[in-house]
Amino acid sequence: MKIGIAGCGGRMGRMLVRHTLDTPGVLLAAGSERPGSDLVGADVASVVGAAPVGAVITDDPAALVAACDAVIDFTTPALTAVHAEQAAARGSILVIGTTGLGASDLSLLSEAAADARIVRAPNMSVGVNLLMALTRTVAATLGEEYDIEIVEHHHRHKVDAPSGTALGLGEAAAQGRGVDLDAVSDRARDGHTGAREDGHIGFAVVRGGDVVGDHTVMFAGPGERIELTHKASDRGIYARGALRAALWAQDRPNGLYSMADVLGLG
Ligand SMILES: NC(=O)C1=CN([C@@H]2O[C@H](COP(=O)(O)OP(=O)(O)OC[C@H]3O[C@@H](n4cnc5c(N)ncnc54)[C@H](OP(=O)(O)O)[C@@H]3O)[C@@H](O)[C@H]2O)C=CC1
Ligand SMILES: O=C(O)C1=N[C@H](C(=O)O)C[C@H](O)C1
Repeated sequence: MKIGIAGCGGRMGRMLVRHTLDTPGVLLAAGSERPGSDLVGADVASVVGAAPVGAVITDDPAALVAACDAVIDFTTPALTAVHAEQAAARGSILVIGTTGLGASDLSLLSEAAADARIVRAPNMSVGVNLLMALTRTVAATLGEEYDIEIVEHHHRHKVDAPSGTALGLGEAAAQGRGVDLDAVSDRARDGHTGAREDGHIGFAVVRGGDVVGDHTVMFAGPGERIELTHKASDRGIYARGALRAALWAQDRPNGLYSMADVLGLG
């Protein structure tokens, strides 16, 4: 299976290149970087200092999609939307790890999935997807007297907040409780906020250092507190998940899938 890595010079891009080179059954076929980047025109394997594989870094999203069976995209929402249109035009596979997508991006993905196989997940690790399933179950079991708070900590370079994973965990908690997350989420607290509202789901964000990604879902009740935590220490967990998703999608009909589908947790 021919794999293309979008944004191959980024933190996740480099990790994906390394894992694609090391994974049986996949071939590193192309990569992309921003127009004007020094990497454009270089061999993709060069971003991890590996021997050339004869696959070139392009600055054209259409050329990237055309060169591959599956594109893996951990970039920016604007570029993800372009890849979705291109994947639909060619009926190919798109694995999306990019976070911070807005409502219009999400509806574009739904449309594109009529003509492409798209797997999107804010977190591709097995551990976090299990945490999401556990969060749904615990939230469904405990009553509203248990306040749900989600705390995330990421490296100083992260540009979106709360993390896509934190929002996914909030969605899982809301589903467990049978409520609409948008109606109950507290995403910012500052100044005289008043007391916490019953049934709300709070988010707290920490940015600093080189933290790969820590997430805690807290259920703070009367007389006790339950905390479910995942701590990532190696971006390889996301790269392995993304490649697993690309291989899984080969035998699927067009549609929009999640990592829970890939892992059989749905
Ligand atoms: N779902 C998951 O499991 C995970 C998701 N993520 C998400 O992945 C995304 C990327 O994270 P990270 O790797 O840390 O970010 P980086 O900024 O390190 O990487 C993004 C890469 O995309 C490149 N890029 C930007 N615009 C274009 C363009 N128009 N054409 C080609 N390349 C472009 C960037 O280039 P330049 O530097 O020049 O801008 C950069 O090399 C984020 O949304 C993050 O939240 C991260 C980890 C796990
Ligand atoms: O930007 C990151 O680094 C990460 N982003 C994803 C997110 O927003 O949840 C996944 C992971 O936490 C790392």
